[in-house]
Amino acid sequence: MSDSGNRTSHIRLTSHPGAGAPIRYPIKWGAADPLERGPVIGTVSRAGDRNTIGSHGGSYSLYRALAVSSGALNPIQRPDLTNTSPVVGVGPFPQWGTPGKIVSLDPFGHMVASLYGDLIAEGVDIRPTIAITKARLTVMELQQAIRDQRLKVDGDIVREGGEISVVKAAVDPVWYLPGIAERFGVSDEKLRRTLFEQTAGMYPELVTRPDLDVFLPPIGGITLYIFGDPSAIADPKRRLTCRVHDECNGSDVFGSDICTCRPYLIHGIEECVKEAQAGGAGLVVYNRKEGRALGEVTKFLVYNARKRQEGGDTAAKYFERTECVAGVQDARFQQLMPDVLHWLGITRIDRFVSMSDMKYDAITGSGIEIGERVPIPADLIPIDAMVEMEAKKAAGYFTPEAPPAVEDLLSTKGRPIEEY
Ligand SMILES: Nc1nc2c(ncn2[C@@H]2O[C@H](COP(=O)(O)OP(=O)(O)OP(=O)(O)O)[C@@H](O)[C@H]2O)c(=O)[nH]1
Ligand SMILES: [Zn+2]
Repeated sequence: MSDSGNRTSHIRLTSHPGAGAPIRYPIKWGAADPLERGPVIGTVSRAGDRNTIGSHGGSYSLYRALAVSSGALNPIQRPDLTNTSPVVGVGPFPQWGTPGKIVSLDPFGHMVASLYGDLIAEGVDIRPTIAITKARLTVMELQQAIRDQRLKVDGDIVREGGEISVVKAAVDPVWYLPGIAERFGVSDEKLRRTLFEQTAGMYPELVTRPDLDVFLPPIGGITLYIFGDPSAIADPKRRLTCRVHDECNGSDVFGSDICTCRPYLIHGIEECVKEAQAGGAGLVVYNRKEGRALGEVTKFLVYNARKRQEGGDTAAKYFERTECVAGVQDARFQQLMPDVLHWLGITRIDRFVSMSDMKYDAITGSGIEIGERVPIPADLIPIDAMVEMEAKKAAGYFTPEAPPAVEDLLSTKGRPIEEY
């Protein structure tokens, strides 16, 4: 092969692949016809085929680099996609071809092997950015829900052993930069320049190649868990329960009691299962945006600052402490979150398991109807997480009761650091 990428000894600057040569495989973002839209190509082994900034795998591209540098991975290796196709079809939906509806993922990302099979056979390095498979979940709290007769075994969604059958999908981010800029109300040029500067110049094409509109950012993706018949999700005549959840590893996996994340997530799953058993569908969207997209180091620093501050860990100072450490209270900016719902063809969520006004506003603002909002049941809130709960209600999170008064915010206190 003449174009053997990393094996050549000279450094190839991605920003100058062919000094102004036209893009061989242009992307027409938002086109409904996948052939007109064209494949997203983030290959690093055939520079002339590239039509994106960045490379595949999100943050894992750096592990790929380690594997290549240590000789464990051949840099021109192509994935063998035999038998990897989605276990259920998703789309196409009208949203995929509606300009501006989807700007942070590739709606054709799960179908590339069949859509662009000829190009792949010719040696073009086109990779799926979405994979759809099946799983059975064994969740301790839900096993207990079966014993408590809140959930019933039906042999299909909830199996005899108490496992829950799901379809799950992993989605890597693919950013259409003009669309992202529009969502955030900034110019394309300003967005590109800020991305370039804040990654310390990691992707020079952001500023040198305005003709490349698509960026594969090195950030975490999304996992979807679908309960019941997947085709019910996009059908407005069938009910849909949905929880949109942002990663909180400490609680979700390890059961830390400082927040409501795991209990609310599991409650969401339980509600999804019930909806599926009643003939509708359930959906959990799990976003890799740890610590409100500020990261776990920031979050743990905030915990210390909260627990050691004068007057104790009060709901009154909850958001302020994050802002002191990170400069902002929240970096999730829910503007991009509804994209994955549009990818699934959703037009209505009957039961939305979240109290977040930011998630609610983003979803309804993007044209999806929400019926009922389902708060976390009071008996699922750990005592130490009352600080978070009261602070959120005071900040505008949905609550069926009146938001807490100032005295309540001062008197709702978490455990001091000495008591762990
Ligand atoms: N920076 C920071 N992040 C926190 C803190 N407490 C919780 N988090 C993060 O906040 C996020 C909570 O996300 P979700 O569980 O989706 O909850 P939410 O957006 O507040 O709203 P709900 O849908 O009502 O639960 C997770 O990413 C947590 O890691 C904190 O004190 N500081
Ligand atoms: Zn949490």
